[in-house]
Amino acid sequence: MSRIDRVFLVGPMGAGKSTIGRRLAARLALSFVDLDAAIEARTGVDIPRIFDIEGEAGFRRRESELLETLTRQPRTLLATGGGAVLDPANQRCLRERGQVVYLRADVATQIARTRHSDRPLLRGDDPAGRLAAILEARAPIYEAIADISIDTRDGSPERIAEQLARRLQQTEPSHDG
Ligand SMILES: Nc1ncnc2c1ncn2[C@@H]1O[C@H](COP(=O)(O)OP(=O)(O)O)[C@@H](O)[C@H]1O
Ligand SMILES: O=C(O)C1=C[C@@H](OP(=O)(O)O)[C@@H](O)[C@H](O)C1
Ligand SMILES: [Mg+2]
Repeated sequence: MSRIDRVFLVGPMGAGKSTIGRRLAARLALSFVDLDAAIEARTGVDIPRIFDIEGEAGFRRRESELLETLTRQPRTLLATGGGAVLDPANQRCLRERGQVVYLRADVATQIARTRHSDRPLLRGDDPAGRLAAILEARAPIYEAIADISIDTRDGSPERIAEQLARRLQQTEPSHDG
């Protein structure tokens, strides 16, 4: 069985990166880190507040700074935020340092799973339209950097984590790790 050292979850808001990530990390005996939670722990405020105070640009700077560090941690599964792949430097860190898993979700699924939360980019009217535009822009990036991808529409977080653990343990890491 291959020794999996680092796994990075990418995908749109509501795909289940934070939820499935925790379960998948446990199955792979990896430490689990959620990038958003790490940003909040470092700043002492939640993501919406960071957007309010520093704007998206300030959030992206913090996100890239922590991603650069956390993608070096051994024996770790890192659940990224949906926009972490926008920065080309982040794309390189993810692609070169571990196994990238793309959790796919269509807009209807995203809406259903994010409607009770405050994601700054979905504030205001027409969240579905915003999600559709965001997904159209980012899907090519997710596809380009992913080693594995999975549709998260059908199945519980546990079931998807089980399927991913099996697939990851069957594939040899394509990185030095
Ligand atoms: N496969 C799934 N089936 C049903 N609900 C899910 C699934 N994956 C995640 N969820 C729920 O959707 C919401 C968003 O999940 P989350 O892990 O925060 O997504 P992300 O980190 O990708 O934005 C949470 O309430 C979570 O419990
Ligand atoms: O898609 C995005 O740009 C964002 C996704 C969020 O993380 P999740 O994908 O875990 O919701 C969080 O990083 C922030 O609200 C920005
Ligand atoms: Mg998340």
